[in-house]
Amino acid sequence: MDRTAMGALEEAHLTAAVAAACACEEDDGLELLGGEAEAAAADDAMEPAVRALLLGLGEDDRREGLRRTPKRVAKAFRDGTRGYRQKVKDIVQGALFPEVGVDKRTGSAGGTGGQVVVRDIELFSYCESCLLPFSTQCHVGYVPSGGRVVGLSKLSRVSDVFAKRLQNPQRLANEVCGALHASIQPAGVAVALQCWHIPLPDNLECKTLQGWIRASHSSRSGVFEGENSTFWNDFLALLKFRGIDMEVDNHSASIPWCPLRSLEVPLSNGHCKKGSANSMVSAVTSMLLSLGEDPLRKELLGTPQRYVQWLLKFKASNLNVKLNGFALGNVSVYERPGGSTADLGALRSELHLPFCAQCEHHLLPFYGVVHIGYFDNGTGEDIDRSHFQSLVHFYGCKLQVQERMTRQIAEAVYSVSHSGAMVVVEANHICMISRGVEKIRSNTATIAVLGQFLTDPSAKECFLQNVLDTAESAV
Ligand SMILES: Nc1nc2c(ncn2[C@@H]2O[C@H](COP(=O)(O)OP(=O)(O)OP(=O)(O)O)[C@@H](O)[C@H]2O)c(=O)[nH]1
Ligand SMILES: [Zn+2]
Repeated sequence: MDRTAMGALEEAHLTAAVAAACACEEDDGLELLGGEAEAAAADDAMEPAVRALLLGLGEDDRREGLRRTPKRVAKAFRDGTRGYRQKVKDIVQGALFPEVGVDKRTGSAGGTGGQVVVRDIELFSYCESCLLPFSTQCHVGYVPSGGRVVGLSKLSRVSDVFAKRLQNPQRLANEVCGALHASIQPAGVAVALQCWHIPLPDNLECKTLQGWIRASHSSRSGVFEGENSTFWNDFLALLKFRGIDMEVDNHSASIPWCPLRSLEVPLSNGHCKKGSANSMVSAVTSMLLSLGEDPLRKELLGTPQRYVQWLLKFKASNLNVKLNGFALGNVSVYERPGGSTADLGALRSELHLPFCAQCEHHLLPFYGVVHIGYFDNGTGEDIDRSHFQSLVHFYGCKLQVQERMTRQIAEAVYSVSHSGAMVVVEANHICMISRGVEKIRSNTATIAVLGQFLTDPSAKECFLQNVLDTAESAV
């Protein structure tokens, strides 16, 4: 294994992880959980901990959207760490096929210079520093030897065994490389990863994966090692055919990969209801134990605090009631104030307002942009963008569902505009991208239309065209 690529990882940890996953005889101290039965039992143990997190956020865990959240979150973490329960040996054995190399003497399938590279394997892992998902484009190369090639899909399946754990990019690269070398026994293995960590809510100007915090990491063994390995140069060249340049964003091990590590602030109970910050941290520690992880493992020190710090960005606030003037004054948002006949005024738009909310079903972020259309009631008054951004932040930055958030923003705007309000929200749901259906390119749009936008199709058309006209420049 190319030691330069080892990063901060302790070799012992790597050897044990690879040995355990390759079912080698050595101590499988990292054999974290048995089969699915044990994992389901771990779910049950995890649910009270998730409930404690909801209470710490000032939420009512019995309300409709949250009743089954503890079960869903436990299941999401279990699925996201299923790699602890998988064995590389089960995947690879039976998938090694005899194939003579072009050069019969060496017996390696590709002969001298022959290598096999599977590029653009999409993986998702939980960041071990903050328990948020990160996305990886994984590229695996190997030089067959002993007259055998492995089934191509197994390179992806073995990569997933190590991706579906609490991970960091460098260790993921090392463990995939080590396990493939141990299980296929090729002339050498090369693993290149491009990883994207979700950005923090306050810098969510990005709407695409590319806007996330990005890092490239690699690991290599056998004929790929060494400064002048022609196999490594060929590997990089084959990646370039797909526009993959491993020189970009080469992440130095000295900078913490996880953005939450660099923004750590001591948790005070003042952040939320008395004393619950500490109980939330204990709850996350118990979740790590339920997953069979060791909270005292050096890479996990501080992880519960960072995850709670992230969750507290989305805590409930009873400002809801206070700020919803129309709710307090019993003036329905849908009625114009006492017979006012103010004319419609000009149609105005405030577009591409970034937001990051937290899906109340999975405690996973959904983030994107909000587009707001309204009429200025003839006042000619231009409401400052920052007010709309605050409105979006107020309704976005909590446990939400996208439809509710869209409606709440539209009603809040309509309670000011009275003539008409229209809101479109476009969002990436991490719960659909990194788990469950795992549809990395999916994006959800929701729309709420009130007043004049309902009755006057041209008003709606004009607003939607404004969004379209500005989409390019907003990326
Ligand atoms: N309508 C709506 N659904 C959401 C939102 N965020 C998450 N969801 C969905 O909430 C649903 C929860 O479904 P469940 O079957 O209870 O949970 P699950 O088994 O984790 O669902 P999968 O994601 O399909 O695996 C999923 O279909 C999610 O896609 C949202 O903002 N709006
Ligand atoms: Zn992280």
